[in-house]
Formats: sequence, C-alpha cells, structure tokens
Amino acid sequence: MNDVSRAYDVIVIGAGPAGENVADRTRAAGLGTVVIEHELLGGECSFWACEPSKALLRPVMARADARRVPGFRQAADGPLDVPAVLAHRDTMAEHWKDDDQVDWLESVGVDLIRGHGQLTGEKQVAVETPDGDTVRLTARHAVVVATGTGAALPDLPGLDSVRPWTSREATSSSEVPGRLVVVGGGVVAVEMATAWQALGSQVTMLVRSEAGLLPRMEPFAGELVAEGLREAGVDVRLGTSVISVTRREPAAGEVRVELKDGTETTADEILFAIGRTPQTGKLGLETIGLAPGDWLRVDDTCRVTAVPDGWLYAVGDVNHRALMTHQGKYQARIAGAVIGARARGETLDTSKWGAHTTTADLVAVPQVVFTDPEVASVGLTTREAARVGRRVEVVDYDIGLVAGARQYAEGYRGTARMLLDEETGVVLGVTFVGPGVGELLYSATVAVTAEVTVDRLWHAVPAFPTISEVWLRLLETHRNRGTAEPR
Ligand SMILES: Cc1cc2nc3c(=O)[nH]c(=O)nc-3n(C[C@H](O)[C@H](O)[C@H](O)COP(=O)(O)OP(=O)(O)OC[C@H]3O[C@@H](n4cnc5c(N)ncnc54)[C@H](O)[C@@H]3O)c2cc1C
Ligand SMILES: NC(=O)c1ccc[n+]([C@@H]2O[C@H](COP(=O)([O-])OP(=O)(O)OC[C@H]3O[C@@H](n4cnc5c(N)ncnc54)[C@H](O)[C@@H]3O)[C@@H](O)[C@H]2O)c1
Repeated sequence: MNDVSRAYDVIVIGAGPAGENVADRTRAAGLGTVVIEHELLGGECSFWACEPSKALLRPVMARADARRVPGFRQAADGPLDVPAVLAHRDTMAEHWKDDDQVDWLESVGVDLIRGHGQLTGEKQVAVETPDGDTVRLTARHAVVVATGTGAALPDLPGLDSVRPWTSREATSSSEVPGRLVVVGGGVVAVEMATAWQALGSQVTMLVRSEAGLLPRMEPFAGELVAEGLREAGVDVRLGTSVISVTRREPAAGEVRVELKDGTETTADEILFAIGRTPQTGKLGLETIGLAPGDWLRVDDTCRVTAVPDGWLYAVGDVNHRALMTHQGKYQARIAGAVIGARARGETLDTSKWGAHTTTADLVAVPQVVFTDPEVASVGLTTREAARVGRRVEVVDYDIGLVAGARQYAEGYRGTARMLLDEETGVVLGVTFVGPGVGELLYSATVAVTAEVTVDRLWHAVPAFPTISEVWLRLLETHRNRGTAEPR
C-alpha cells in the first residue's frame, strides 16, 4: 500500500459530463488539472441515463411517427425487434466501457486517477485507488465537485427484499419484464414507461400526485403525455401511493405492491423513479464544515457558497440547479472560465449574460422529454410566472393546425405556448408538445436567451411547410388580440 502526494492547479472529483467539461476548460486555461473517477468516465449520462434511455426510445418514436404517415403506416405496423433495440442500446452505452473517454481525456492533457475521491481539508483531496493505494492531492487553485446524483429510493417496508429497479436497471436491463410497475410521474417515469411498454411490458404507473404527470411543466404537457401513454396501453393511475412492497418467494417471484387506498397490484419488476439524491455522502464534506449528503449550493459562478475563500466549486447535478447534462456542461464551461480568470488575477464579468456567470440556469433552461408526444420547454412556465409574480401574456396555439404538422403526421396532436413579458413583449418561456417538437427547442432557447421581442420575431420567417411555422401562428394569435401594433 503506497501513500503518494501530488499537487495540481485544479482537482476535479467525478468524471461525468460536468466533470469532464470543467477539466477540459481549466486545462484550456493553462491550468494543470486532474480528474478522479471511481466508476466510468462519462458518468451516469453515458452509461445509465441519457444515452441508453434515448437509444431505447428512438425506435419507439420512429415507429409512432411512421404509423401516422399515410402510405407508410402498414409497413410500420409490426412489433419492435426487441433484441435489435437492446443491442443498439448496448452500443450507445459503449458496452459499459469508457476507453473512448479515457483517450479523449488524455488528448486534452488532463490527468486521470481512478478511485474514490474525498476531501480531507481545505484544498486537500485523498483518493483511494482500486489497488488500495492512497493518493494525496493538493489543489493550488480550486477543487471542483462533479459527483452527480444517484436514484432516490423511498423509505418503504420490504424495499430491500424486492431489489427494485432504479434508473440504472431501467436503462440497462436485457430482460423485458412481463409486468412493470413504475412509481413516479416525472421525467424518468414517463420516458421509461414509454420505452418498456413498447418493448413488450405491461406497464402500470403509480403516480402519487393527483395533479398529473410532469408537474414542473405546463399542465397540458402532462395531460398530452398521459393520453399518449394510455393509448399505448400503459395503466396510468394518478393519486396513488405505495405503502409497502414484497417479493414473493422464490427470489425471482412477483412483486406485490400494497397501495394506500387498500388495494394491491402485482408485477414482475418495480421501478422507482422518484427523483435523485446528491452523491456527497462519502465525500469528506465534514472535514470542511459541511454536512455529508447535502446538495452543494453554489453562486452563479458555481462557487460553493458555504465555503469561505472560494476554492470549492460544484458543477452539474450535485449543485441541484438544473439536473440535466447540457446544463451541467454549461455550468462546467462557465466555472472553467471563472477558475482560469481567478487564477490569472483577472476581474470577473458577472453581469447578466457575462462570461463568468451562469445566467441561463436562472432564465433559460431547455428540456426535451422523449415521449410520444415529445415535450420541449425552455424558460418560464405559467405556474412559475405566477409564483414569482411576473406579469405575462400567455399565447397558445394548436400545433395540429399548422401546415407543416399536417404534413408531418395525419391527425397531428400538439400544443404550443409562448409567454411574453406584458410590458416589453420579450419572449420569456416556450413549451411545445407534439411529435417531433424536440428539434424546435433551440429556436425557443435562442429567443429566450437573446431576449427577443415579438416585434423582432415577426421578421424571423419560418420555412413552409415545417412545424416551426407554429412560431408565426403564435405571433399572429398575439397580434390579433390587438395587444401590439407592428412597429
Ligand atoms: C434515466 C435518465 C435519463 C436522463 N436523460 C437525460 C437526457 O436525455 N438529457 C439530459 O440532459 N439529461 C438527462 N438525464 C440527467 C443526466 O443524466 C444528468 O443530469 C447528468 O448525468 C449529470 O451529470 P454530472 O456530471 O453532474 O453527474 P454524473 O453523470 O452523475 O457523473 C458523476 C460522476 O462522478 C463519479 N463520482 C461520484 N462520486 C465520486 C467520488 N467520490 N470519487 C470519484 N468519482 C466519483 C461518478 O462515478 C460519476 O461518473 C437523465 C437522467 C436519468 C436518470
Ligand atoms: N430528457 C431529460 O432531460 C431527462 C430524462 C430523464 C431524467 N432527467 C433528469 O433527471 C432528474 C431525475 O428525474 P426523475 O424523474 O427521477 O425525478 P423528477 O423530480 O423529475 O420526478 C420525480 C417524481 O416523483 C414524485 N415522487 C417523489 N417522491 C415520491 C414518492 N416517495 N412516491 C411517489 N412519488 C414520488 C415527485 O412528485 C415527482 O413527480 C430530473 O431532474 C430530470 O431533469 C432528464
């Protein structure tokens, strides 16, 4: 057992998308950087989240889209080729090997230490390597925590004996359960219910809230997704709480799920998709006066606010700002620039949309939910606007009336909503629900980020006949109300 010590400018704990990107940026800023990873470089996203889940969902959506095209419907009528879908999923998850990411890290000049990293004091990190060695590291400038999250599990009697699925099993299983219970009504729940129902499971969703699916989005998003799931054969039950779970012997026997209303349901597997917990339990936070297991709250430069002298940063899921890969990578790019600027003694530009502040986290977080129909949203929702007391004009349009949508799918169903600042006419938020809307989201993200007004958008001409003509219809709906005259 060796005990070695080294110093770096920057130490990054965790090599998911956020950790990889912050290391890339600090290295590009000329700072010697090391990354510590105890599992696979690429993190949850590459191996048990975004990549495998979208590989499972893509054939489901392609088939659904094809079935809505007259003349092609019959050709797409059959079942999915399940072994081929699962094999493609395995390819997209790189067969759970991180060789490509290791090569990339090397190519950008960042060092890698495999093992479990823990803080041991101010700017101090100890890594326990798989060989049992300890590497003691000192950071000259910054330590960045990018340790991500794990699946949350409820405190339920019998849970351990049931061996429940979490997002990991739901994205990596090679067996299709005959019956799958999905607990939760958020993003993981709706995406995984969509995938496994299409792969052959009979899915039952047990959703605690009466309010419906996808509670953080516009209400029509959850309603249309619930409609799609039900049409696909999913049993969606709202206002249903689980009070206990047991697995009948033998070990592979069925799971019995007892519900609060006194009824029960049975399944072959049960997936809990009820949110995430931060991976900060075994991170040595107590050595710097923080509580193990807590989220790491940061300021807009991604610096952990509870730590004086600003040497500790947190990027990605672990800071609880916006639990998505693209937003963690954005934070990583900004934090990398901040650490570089501070190391060079430069003044930071933390003005709104400045180079050293994560403004988008606060006003323009895009998200696509890959269900049938898709949901794509960015910026404010009506609920959020009401919560913060922002006066907005809400403009809705039925996407099914757009010529491009009618070309895209017979009987296209979808809704668009645009929120405008009542005084300035600036676009504050957009939600699209419908087949194929995911690729529309960047246009909305640009509009919100650039603080574009409806008057300027009037000159942004969408091509005919594409679904993006919904923008024009939203603008016309707004103008026909007479709330603004062309300038
Ligand atoms: C099923 C599912 C589907 C998703 N789909 C999408 C999607 O389509 N689009 C999207 O934008 N987001 C999606 N997400 C969210 C996305 O996966 C996360 O936002 C993203 O992975 C967060 O990146 P991260 O780098 O912060 O953390 P992670 O990806 O969790 O990476 C953290 C890394 O740190 C390592 N680590 C942790 N602790 C230590 C330690 N002490 N020492 C050393 N290493 C450590 C871990 O092994 C891991 O590699 C999905 C999530 C789930 C669960
Ligand atoms: N396409 C994407 O961008 C994508 C896909 C998957 C996941 N993600 C991200 O991953 C994160 C985790 O997703 P998630 O779906 O696990 O979390 P979530 O927070 O989106 O949804 C969790 C749901 O579970 C419910 N819930 C919480 N505790 C419960 C309990 N004890 N019993 C029953 N229900 C309970 C909540 O009310 C909520 O509706 C999200 O923040 C999401 O942004 C993103």
